[in-house]
Amino acid sequence: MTILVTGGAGYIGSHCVRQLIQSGKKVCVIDNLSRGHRAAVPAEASFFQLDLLETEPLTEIMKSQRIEKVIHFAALAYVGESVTDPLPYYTSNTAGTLSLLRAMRQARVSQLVFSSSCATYGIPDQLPITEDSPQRPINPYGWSKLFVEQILKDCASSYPNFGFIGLRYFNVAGCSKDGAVGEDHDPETHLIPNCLRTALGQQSHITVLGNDYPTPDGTCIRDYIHVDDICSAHLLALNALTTQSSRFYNVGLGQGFSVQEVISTSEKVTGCPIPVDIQPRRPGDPPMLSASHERISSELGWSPKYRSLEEIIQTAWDWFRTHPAGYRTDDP
Ligand SMILES: O=c1ccn([C@@H]2O[C@H](COP(=O)(O)OP(=O)(O)O[C@H]3O[C@H](CO)[C@@H](O)[C@H](O)[C@H]3O)[C@@H](O)[C@H]2O)c(=O)[nH]1
Repeated sequence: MTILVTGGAGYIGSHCVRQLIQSGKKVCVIDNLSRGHRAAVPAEASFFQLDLLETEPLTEIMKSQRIEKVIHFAALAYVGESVTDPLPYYTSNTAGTLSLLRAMRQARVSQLVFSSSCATYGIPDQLPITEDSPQRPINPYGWSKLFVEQILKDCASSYPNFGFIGLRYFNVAGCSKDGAVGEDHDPETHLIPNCLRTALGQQSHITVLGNDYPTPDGTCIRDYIHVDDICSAHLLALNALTTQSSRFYNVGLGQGFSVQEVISTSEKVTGCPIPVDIQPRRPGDPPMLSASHERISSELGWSPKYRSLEEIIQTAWDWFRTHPAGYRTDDP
């Protein structure tokens, strides 16, 4: 029996595929490679380049590969881009998942781990955010994920043999310690990669998107969680998953850091100055997010291995400085 991983050539998906293989699982990856990298998929996994919207070929792959469970990472995931261009987000994230669910039903595959997001909470009334906090997204990315959450709940209550676990990630960061896979987005909009690219001299400065938020230093606060800890949450979810599961879990460190703190920590880790340019806020950004991970810790036994921002940024820096061109083969 095999685990199907959608989006397995992307940043989080590729880290997870490696952990699955290391834990002895058989893995089949599908990815449309619009933002993933073929080189990030290990040779041990079977690979199909396919878009999730192609329901019939997807169904055939599930049948022929004897898929038992699905981990669904494939998605567009830039908060800012979702505000300026929402339709691709609803197409890839919401319609793409619907197509996947249809294919799963046709192939009689009935267990799913879904990548949801803290972006479904919008601006929280209080911190840390628990799974029962109100979900009021403030950007189309968050809505595209929340719509899927509702669809999954409806499927679980209507189809007796359909079970899911949804993981609401906070800000995923860092790279695998052994440097085998890393983080390479195109375009790059995430804070930590942009800090590290500035440290490498690939860009002249980091743009701070707003310093007038109601936070101690005026910049946004996020809960950064190491990618390998996100992956270990997936392995636990996969083992706990049954056809009766219908549950969501936050996955975050439980501690928030400001944009300014991320920049100073990146300077400390890299030993390089990171000049900043203050610009207006980016629409769709909540001021402060941090997770309660109480539920996943008590129910699935999850706990994060990486507990300091410095340690997390160090693992990212190890990848960026040894792969200055990312996955491109013309590394200098
Ligand atoms: O060059 C930059 C990039 C980001 N930021 C700020 O840094 C914070 C973090 O931004 P980013 O790294 O882009 O992450 P988020 O927008 O918080 O979104 C990420 O984290 C979400 C969970 O919060 C995931 O769901 C998304 O997929 C993922 O992109 C935000 O306040 C941004 O405004 C800057 O100031 N300058």
